Amino acid sequence: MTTILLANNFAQVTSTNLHHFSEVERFAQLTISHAHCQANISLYGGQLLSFQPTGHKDVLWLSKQASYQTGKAIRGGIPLCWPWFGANDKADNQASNTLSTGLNTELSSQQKPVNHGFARQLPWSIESISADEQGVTLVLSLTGEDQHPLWPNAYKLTQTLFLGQQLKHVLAMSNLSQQDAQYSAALHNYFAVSNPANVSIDTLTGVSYSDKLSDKKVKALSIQQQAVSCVGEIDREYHSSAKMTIVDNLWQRQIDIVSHHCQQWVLWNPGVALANTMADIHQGGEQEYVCLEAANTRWQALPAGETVVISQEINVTNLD
Ligand SMILES: O=P(O)(O)OC[C@H]1O[C@@H](O)[C@H](O)[C@@H](O)[C@@H]1O
Repeated sequence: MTTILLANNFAQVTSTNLHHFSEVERFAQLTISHAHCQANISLYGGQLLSFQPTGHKDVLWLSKQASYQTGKAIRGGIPLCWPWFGANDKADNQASNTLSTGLNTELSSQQKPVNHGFARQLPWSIESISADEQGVTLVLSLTGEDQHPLWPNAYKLTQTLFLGQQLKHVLAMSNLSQQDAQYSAALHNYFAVSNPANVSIDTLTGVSYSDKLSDKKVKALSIQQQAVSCVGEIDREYHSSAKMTIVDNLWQRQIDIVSHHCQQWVLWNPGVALANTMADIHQGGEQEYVCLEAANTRWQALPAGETVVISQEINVTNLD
């Protein structure tokens, strides 16, 4: 079933229920059609799946084998990693407390933290949709409480997506509880590229990074001395909040990303061998994207009653 959510002189926004989600109406995909862009958004995960400014190829990559299923994250687009990035080292602390105190506070297997937090695996709601000649503004929200033993606080996330010639992407996180909390997060951009071998990201040269492949605890710091290679498996946290530029030398296009209140850029691609073990990446899919994520990979304060905002802007330019 397809429903028109907005139709005015500037844009049309429709909502379509995917057959995978037929049991619950809110598991829907929104399609945006505007003179400046086309876009698709999944309410499951509150996830932008596709963003194609007019005159360009899609900025985002989406796996042809992505799972659209409760309890799984959708592989591609811009998943939101929240309220933690990665595995959640507080789970390790909980396990070592159990060992040292002998108290059985260990998390049950169901309570083990899912990688990158729970926000990308929950159904979001539409707060508002509006459109003018510049683009479409979509506001999505997610509220919850006692979602996980490691993050019991009541919260509200508000995600604002302005979709026009450029993408403006804002995530406001409100701690609605009376207890201070900490979060880590990423706007996990899967950028579509002709091939990682054709990509240069000179803005990472000279930047210090932690290599998650060589140091699972992410402690050692190295400096990116040479041009970064996106070929093969790579998983690094670059400690920079500078503007990033991805140049695709075959497609002759440049993607500029500006982040706000994010301390890291995470560069990730699984490479062929790991990707072949991942059921939700189609054959050769890892050769079609690089992830460059605007992130706070370390715990940040989210005080009781307060709202913290991170954001990014993404612009694409043809070079020929
Ligand atoms: O498979 P997931 O949970 O979506 O994570 C994908 C990757 O996301 C990146 O952000 C991490 O740095 C990687 O370590 C991780 O493998």
